Amino acid sequence: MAGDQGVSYDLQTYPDRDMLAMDLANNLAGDLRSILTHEDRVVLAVPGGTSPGPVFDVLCAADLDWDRVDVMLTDERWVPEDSDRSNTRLIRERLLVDRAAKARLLPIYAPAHEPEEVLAEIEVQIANALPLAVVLLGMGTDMHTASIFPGADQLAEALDPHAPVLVAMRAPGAPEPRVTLSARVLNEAMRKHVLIFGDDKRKALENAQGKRLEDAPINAVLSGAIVHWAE
Ligand SMILES: O=C1O[C@H](COP(=O)(O)O)[C@@H](O)[C@H](O)[C@H]1O
Repeated sequence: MAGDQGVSYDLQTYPDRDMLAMDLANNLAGDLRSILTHEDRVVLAVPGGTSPGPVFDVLCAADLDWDRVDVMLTDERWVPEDSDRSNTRLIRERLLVDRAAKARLLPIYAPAHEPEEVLAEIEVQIANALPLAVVLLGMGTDMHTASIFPGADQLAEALDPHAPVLVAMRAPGAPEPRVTLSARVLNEAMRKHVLIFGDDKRKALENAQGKRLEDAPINAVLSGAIVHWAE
């Protein structure tokens, strides 16, 4: 158990990224299978960015009732789906394939100039499927998770215990507007996993200990999570 001076989480380290991807995908599939024994449907929320692709490549072939699984993103960059920065594009290409093609995508992006134009509409579409059953989160070296960035314009709202489901975000380090699940919704998940690769992120995770949520938003979701790390 790590995080003695702050939030408490389990840290699982792996000899390499392939082993991590294999083991984490098996963990996620196992979580979903076990929750499906007592729920009709489950929601799996996953991150975008550069880290989760190899996990998706394994998870998409898992033997489980994918037709009872709703998949959604933890956050999205406000770019069209054909952009190579689109997290939706990533999960369509790497996760919602093979056996997982039977899962239902709950989109958190819709074509509109600004997220605020369609946010309420998107929230209605996903609200009925919540709470999340399983969430996989990523983290940046700036200690952001999902699109809850230090210094973001709506940071306080995304961290508020009574936050809405989705929050639109603009942050100094993010080239486009974002939409993110709030920390409240992420924390309602029955199982939480965090995926980090590399020494820089491991150091950032350690440095987050004891910091305020506003400076280290990752601390808002770490409690009870399993953090999976490989160099
Ligand atoms: O922009 C984002 O960043 C984080 C971390 O991404 P990575 O490329 O460093 O793995 C990711 O978790 C989030 O979903 C994404 O939108």
